[in-house]
Amino acid sequence: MRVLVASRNAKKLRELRRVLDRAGIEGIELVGLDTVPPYPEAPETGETFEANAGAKARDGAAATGMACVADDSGLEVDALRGMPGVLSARWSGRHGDDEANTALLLGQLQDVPDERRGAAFVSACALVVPSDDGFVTTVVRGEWRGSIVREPRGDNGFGYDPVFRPEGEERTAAELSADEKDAQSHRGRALAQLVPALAALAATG
Ligand SMILES: O=P(O)(O)OP(=O)(O)OP(=O)(O)OC[C@H]1O[C@@H](n2cnc3c(O)ncnc32)[C@H](O)[C@@H]1O
Ligand SMILES: [Mg+2]
Repeated sequence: MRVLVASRNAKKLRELRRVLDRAGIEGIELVGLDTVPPYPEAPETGETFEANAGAKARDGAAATGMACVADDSGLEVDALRGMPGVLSARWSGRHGDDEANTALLLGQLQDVPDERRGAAFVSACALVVPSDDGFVTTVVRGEWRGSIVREPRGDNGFGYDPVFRPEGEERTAAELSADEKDAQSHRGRALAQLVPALAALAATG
């Protein structure tokens, strides 16, 4: 069975595929948006990661008739009362400008002392499966706690990875290998919870 992985962020898409591929769910072939005809996508205006992930996966399932997985994620910074949160991708006003988003965040936290620089990456992942009477939706959430460092470090990953130091690590998320990130990350933890639903889907043929 083919399952659509709906993300326009190439680096995030790579992570989604890597983690799902490694889970080794027999009978599921993951395909990207580049293999299906373009369809209108609702803007990500939800108040929660869960709402946005559900909307992205529902759009994909409705447009293609395929089961669809999507992620909505972001960084919640304690000293900013949980922001940028669902606005993480466009915090500086330019969607997906990782450098500008990160620079703005570091500026905002300039005077925040080390002991109050806590933050968490959050990922909500949704699986939407078309059925005879609508859609069956499964939404899961993973979190990864850490803190915001003062200077970007590392070239791996994407987004805010160079300024996020996971709990128990001296390195930033951008200094971890792909395997190391997947084993701890918010996205890795969320997707691990989707595996049973995907396995059940695969079993339906
Ligand atoms: O919606 P899609 O097409 O999947 O791609 P996107 O980049 O717009 O993704 P989101 O709407 O979910 O926004 C998530 C943003 O949060 C940040 N983010 C999420 N996960 C991250 C991670 O693992 N490492 C670093 N930054 C991350 C990054 O800035 C992302 O652009
Ligand atoms: Mg987005």
